[in-house]
Amino acid sequence: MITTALSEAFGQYTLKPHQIVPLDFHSVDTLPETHVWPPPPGPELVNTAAGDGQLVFPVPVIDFSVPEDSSGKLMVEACETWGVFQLVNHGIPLEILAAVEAQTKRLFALPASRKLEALRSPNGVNGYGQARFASLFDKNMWNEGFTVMGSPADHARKLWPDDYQGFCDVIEDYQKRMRELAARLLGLILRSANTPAQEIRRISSPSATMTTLQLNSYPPCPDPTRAMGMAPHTDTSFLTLLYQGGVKGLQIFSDRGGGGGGGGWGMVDPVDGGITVNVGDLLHVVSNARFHTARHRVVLREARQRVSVGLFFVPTADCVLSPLACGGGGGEGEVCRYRAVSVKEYIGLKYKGFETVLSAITK
Ligand SMILES: C=C1C[C@]23C[C@H]1CC[C@H]2[C@@]12CCC[C@@](C)(C(=O)O1)[C@H]2[C@@H]3C(=O)O
Ligand SMILES: O=C(O)CCC(=O)C(=O)O
Ligand SMILES: [Fe+2]
Repeated sequence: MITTALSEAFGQYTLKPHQIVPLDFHSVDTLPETHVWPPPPGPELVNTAAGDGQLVFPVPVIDFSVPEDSSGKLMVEACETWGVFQLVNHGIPLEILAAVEAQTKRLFALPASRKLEALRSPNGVNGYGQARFASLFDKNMWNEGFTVMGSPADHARKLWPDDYQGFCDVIEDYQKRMRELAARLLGLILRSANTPAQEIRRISSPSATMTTLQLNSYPPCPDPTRAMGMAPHTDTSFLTLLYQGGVKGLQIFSDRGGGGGGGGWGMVDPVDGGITVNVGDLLHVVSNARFHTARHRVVLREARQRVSVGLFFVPTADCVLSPLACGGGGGEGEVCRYRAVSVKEYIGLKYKGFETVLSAITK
């Protein structure tokens, strides 16, 4: 199956249980030393989690109910500058967003012992646990997650042996709708960037793409400015469609922000009922670096729990990607920034070097 190959790609490195099992957040009332993050050096000093963090970036809010010619242009501009935009009037009913949020909260409210029944396996992708990239850091993040690649049924059954159908129905419906939306957005963005139709079909057709859903919870934290909700990263996707659930916390790094030159972190405050869309590494690669892969993190700003739901729209593991503008994509005269790479190889490189993956495929 398609999903098997991709989960094998992510499972290339076997994790140790302590890299998977999250803290039992209900059980602590002070921040454990294991979860204290030092303020990072360099440009990240601007607006660190411990700093004011009040800067809000004016990333575009794009209305998807206007004709596609104009929304497509705005999306291309947003992908070139911030690598992020928020989408409203996207056609996903608000009740469905609310239902997914409710199921997410229901899951993370379970006792730790129950959640551990659905723990992700050491080389698997599906199930409950810390974010996969947690193994790359000495310190733990203040979050817990649940990943769904394919069907959620096996893991949901372990969480609610007699009552898992409601969860599965909501999640599967959401996955299906969001997949359709992601495919439309990717097609529109590539078309608006003048990508030849046959190239768009080749990389984004239903048989060449799949989705992964990531439910995240950031529990209330006793010492929020010294903790890290989610560490800085870029996503391994074409596009990620993120529902932020109305609670602030997502920041992006931009060389347009932060005063003092060198860039800085700023909030992407969720608009009501909106979906935050960001460019992932793989769209950055096929766009020959024209689109910006947005580096982002989550800081703990509010006293209440925050949940978010990310839909990663990704090519299948055996897809070979290269910049379309110079790799037979019809564009002319552009210098090719990246070599061809299969998705599987890219994932292997990313989870070895993380920050260095793009330079590893730079020509
Ligand atoms: C399809 C994906 C994309 C994954 C891995 C797999 C399932 C879960 C995604 C995340 C979600 C949390 C941040 C991240 C960095 C992580 O650790 O897990 C993401 C990662 C990636 O973007 O590489
Ligand atoms: O919670 C958020 O706002 C961001 C989550 C995220 O970056 C991810 O799941 O990859
Ligand atoms: Fe992310």
